[in-house]
Amino acid sequence: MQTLLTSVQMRKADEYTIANKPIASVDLMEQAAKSFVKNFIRDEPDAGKNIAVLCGKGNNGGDGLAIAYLLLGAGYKNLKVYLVNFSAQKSDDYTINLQRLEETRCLKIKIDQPSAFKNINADLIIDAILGSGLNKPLKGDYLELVASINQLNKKIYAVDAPTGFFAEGKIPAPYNGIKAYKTICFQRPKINFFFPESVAATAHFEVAEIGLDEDFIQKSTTDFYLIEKQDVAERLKPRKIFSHKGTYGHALIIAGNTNTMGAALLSSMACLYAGAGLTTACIPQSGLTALNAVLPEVMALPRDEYTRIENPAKYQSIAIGPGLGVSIENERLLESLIANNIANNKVLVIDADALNIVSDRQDLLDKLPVNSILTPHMKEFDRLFGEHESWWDRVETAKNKARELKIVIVLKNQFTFICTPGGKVIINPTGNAAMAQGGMGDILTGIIASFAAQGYSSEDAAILACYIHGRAGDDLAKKRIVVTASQLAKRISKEIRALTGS
Ligand SMILES: NC(=O)C1=CN([C@@H]2O[C@H](COP(=O)(O)OP(=O)(O)OC[C@H]3O[C@@H](n4cnc5c(N)ncnc54)[C@H](OP(=O)(O)O)[C@@H]3O)[C@@H](O)[C@H]2O)[C@@H](O)CC1
Ligand SMILES: Nc1ncnc2c1ncn2[C@@H]1O[C@H](COP(=O)(O)OP(=O)(O)O)[C@@H](O)[C@H]1O
Repeated sequence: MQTLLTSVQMRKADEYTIANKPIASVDLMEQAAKSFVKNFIRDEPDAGKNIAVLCGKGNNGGDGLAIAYLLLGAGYKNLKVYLVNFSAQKSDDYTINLQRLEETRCLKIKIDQPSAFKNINADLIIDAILGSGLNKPLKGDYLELVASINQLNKKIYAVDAPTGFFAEGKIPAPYNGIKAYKTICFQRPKINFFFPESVAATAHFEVAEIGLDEDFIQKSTTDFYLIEKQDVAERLKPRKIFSHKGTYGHALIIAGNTNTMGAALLSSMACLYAGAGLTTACIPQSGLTALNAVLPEVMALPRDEYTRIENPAKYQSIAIGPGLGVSIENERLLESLIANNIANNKVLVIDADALNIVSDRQDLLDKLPVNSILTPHMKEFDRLFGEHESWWDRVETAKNKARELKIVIVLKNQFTFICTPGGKVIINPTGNAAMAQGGMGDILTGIIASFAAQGYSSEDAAILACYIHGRAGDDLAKKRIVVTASQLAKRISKEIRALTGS
């Protein structure tokens, strides 16, 4: 899993690399510039375009100068460098790169006041004014300049971070920094790129390797981690020779209601395709025909208002909530499960209406069995734990609650945050907007229940499920504008196979 670091920690990684690799600071900057240029040329191969490179006087500006030099060398002749001269101080590597650029015929224009940057003739802008050194909100000349750059409505590529964008912590609203089309950042994504508010700062981001000491970065203390394909491949256990259905656990899905039977079918289908040995769906009588017709492999446990799960110990995992409905009977059912699962130490997955029930019964939160998994989307989360103004605050609450209640909270979004009892925030990078359709969360719940039934820990079940769910969506979206929940469910097994390589 990749560690995600703050700007201050990344600076320490720069310093460590410079001291221990060893490599001169200016050479590290050159590597960063080369990495940026490689990605930029891939995206913008037309060397005839008019490009404006805006450089501040710190190391971000130094990167900008090195990038300009390299782009000129690569044949991008219609390039102008704008030297933003609002600060007295300049970094050493900025000075070195400026001297090198002096030796070329590159056109350099000094910007002493914001009004100097108007009516420029550029197809593209490269923003290297301020990067990860940002330590206060933009104001004065910087703010004015940034506003006039944004007003030009040009395609902007930001170097490492858009000017004015805080890499971590609450993103101030309204955002007043550079609005980039893409940010090419160095070595690690900024933590804040995973928060929805960052879309105001950059529509896209990508990471360019610059040769910082990976060992140092990986050993740095952080709460934030990013799942990589390898983490999933390592966790997935191949199916064993001589195994049988009993080897892969029995999952119970308590879901569905008269008008929301589909949710139960989708969760059960996902549970099947993710490999549980046995799946039982606890659904109302009215859904039995549908279940038998659509999912003949799934067993049924008809549910009425008096239903209590007899012998819950025979299930290795129990998921409750998709399409369930909020009623006093369902509240009692959930309450009995919570009490039972504490005794049986089985994994309980709580989703959708079961979360809504808990929102009105806050006392149940404290009674949740250790390692229960909650899978709220934003609204369900705020109903449970109170309104949040920003995603940073929401994730902080999720992190604290997961630790305090010793549970796993899967806070769903474009990038889903998996908060663990150990205080980690594990970010899932897979998934896309084609998946934004009803039923997608039901599928996730089914996959989590399936992995939990197969004996994976709650944390691993959540990690595997989120990654595989998103990856299936990504693969399907290559040829579609929308991916339906049923399509995704049917893809799960193939994704797992591809990831295990067996
Ligand atoms: N070897 C390396 O280190 C490598 C670094 N790399 C590159 O360095 C970048 C970080 O560079 P950096 O630390 O020099 O900071 P940068 O973003 O250029 O800002 C300059 C100064 O601006 C100031 N300032 C802050 N906020 C402000 C505000 N709101 N309004 C006005 N001023 C403000 C603040 O100075 P202060 O005001 O605190 O004196 C700050 O120090 C990083 O993003 C990457 O591109 C790569 O080349 C890889 C190798
Ligand atoms: N734009 C998106 N990018 C990535 N994943 C998405 C996107 N939209 C939805 N998803 C995923 O789909 C699921 C939606 O869950 P939820 O809102 O509970 O759906 P439902 O209640 O309709 O089943 C989550 O796992 C979420 O991460």
